[in-house]
Amino acid sequence: MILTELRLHNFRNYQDLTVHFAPGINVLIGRNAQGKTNMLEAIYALSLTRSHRTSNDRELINWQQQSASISGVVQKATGKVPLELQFTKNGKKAKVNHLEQARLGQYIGQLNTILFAPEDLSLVKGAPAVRRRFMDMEFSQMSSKYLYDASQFRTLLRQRNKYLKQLKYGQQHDRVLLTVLSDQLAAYGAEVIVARHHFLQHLEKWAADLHYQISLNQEHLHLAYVTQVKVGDETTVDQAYHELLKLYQDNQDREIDQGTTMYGPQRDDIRFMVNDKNIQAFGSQGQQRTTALSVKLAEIDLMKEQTGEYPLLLLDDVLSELDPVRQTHLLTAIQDKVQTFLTTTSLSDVARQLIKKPTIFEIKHGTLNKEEA
Ligand SMILES: Nc1ncnc2c1ncn2[C@@H]1O[C@H](COP(=O)(O)OP(=O)(O)OP(=O)(O)O)[C@@H](O)[C@H]1O
Repeated sequence: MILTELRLHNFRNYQDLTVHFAPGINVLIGRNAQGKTNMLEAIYALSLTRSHRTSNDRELINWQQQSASISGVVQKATGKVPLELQFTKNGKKAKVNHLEQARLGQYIGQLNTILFAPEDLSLVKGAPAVRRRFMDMEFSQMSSKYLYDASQFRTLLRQRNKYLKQLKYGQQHDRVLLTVLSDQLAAYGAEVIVARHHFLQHLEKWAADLHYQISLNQEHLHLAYVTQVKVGDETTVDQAYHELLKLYQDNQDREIDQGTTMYGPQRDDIRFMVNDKNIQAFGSQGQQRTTALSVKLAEIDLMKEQTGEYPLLLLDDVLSELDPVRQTHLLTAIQDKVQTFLTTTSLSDVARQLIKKPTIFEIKHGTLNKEEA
C-alpha cells in the first residue's frame, strides 16, 4: 500500500500542510526540532489512531489550537481509501471513506505501518513489557481478531485485578464472580497466546534469514516465545484455555494474596537466541542491533504474507545508528518494494549511493519543500 497524499491541520508544529508522497523512498531532511519526527508520528497515528511517543492525544494538537486533524489517501490493490482522524481536547474520531467508525478497532488495519527508531534497540535490551507491546502493535495490524481478543483480555484483566485486590482487603467476599472472571480471562488469554505463537513462528522464518545475511552467514537467530502455558504448533485454543483456567483454579489463594493476576499473556516475553545464546544477556551491541533490525525487516514480509499488502516503513533517524553493512542491508531490502519515509539531518554517502531514486523533502519550521531532482 502507498500513502499518496497527507494533509495536516494544527498537528504539532504543522499548521496547514498538504503533501504528495512518492511510492519509493521519501527522504525527509531537516535540522533538529524542525518537525521530522512529527511527520512520521502523523503517518503512524493515521495508521494506528495513536502516537508512538505519547499516550496523551492532546499533545498532538498545536499548542495554540483546540483541535487537530490528519487525513490521507491510501492506494491499495483494491483501490483508494481516504482516511481521516480528528483530535479535540475531548477525544478523537476516525473516518474511513468519509464514514465515522463507531469503534477505533474497526479503523485499524486500513493503513499498515512499521516504525523503526533508534529506541527500537530496546526491543532486545528493554523490559518484557516492550516486547509485549511490540507483539500487540504489530499483530493487531495484521489481524482484527487479535486486536479484539487482546483488547478484551486487557479490559478483563483490569477488572479481575481490581476484584482480586478487593478480595484481598476484605471489601468483597464472593468468589463466584472471581470464577466467572477467571473463565472469561482464560478464554481471551488462550486466543492471545495461540495467536502470538503462530505469528512469532512466521516472524522467525523471515527474521532468521535476514539475520543470517546481515551477520555475513555467521549467526542463526531463533525467537523463543516465553509463556506460562505449554504451546506448540498443534495446540488448540481450547487446550490453552483449559490449561490457563487450571492455573487460575490451582492458584486462587495465591492470586488473592498477591492482589493481582499472576498467570496469562500479560506475563509473556520473547527471548532472542543467537547461535543458542540469549542475546539479551550475552549479545554485543552489534548483535542486538542486527537482531532488532532483522526482526523489524521481517515484519515487512510477514505483513505482506498476512494481509496481502506491503506496509509503509517509517525510519526515524536510524541510518546514522547503523554501520555501512547494516545500512546496505536495510536499503536493499526495502528498495522497490516498500514505500519508505526516512528522516535524517543529512544523508550518508552509503545511503546516497544506495537509494536509487529518492524523493527528497526539506523540512523547516513545520513546512515541507520538495527538492527538484
Ligand atoms: N503540540 C505542539 N504544538 C506546536 N509545536 C510543537 C508541538 N509539539 C512539538 N512541537 C514542536 O515540534 C518541534 C519538534 O519537532 P520534531 O520532534 O519533529 O523534531 P525533529 O525535526 O525530528 O528533530 P530531531 O532531529 O531533533 O529529532 C519542536 O520545535 C517542538 O517545539
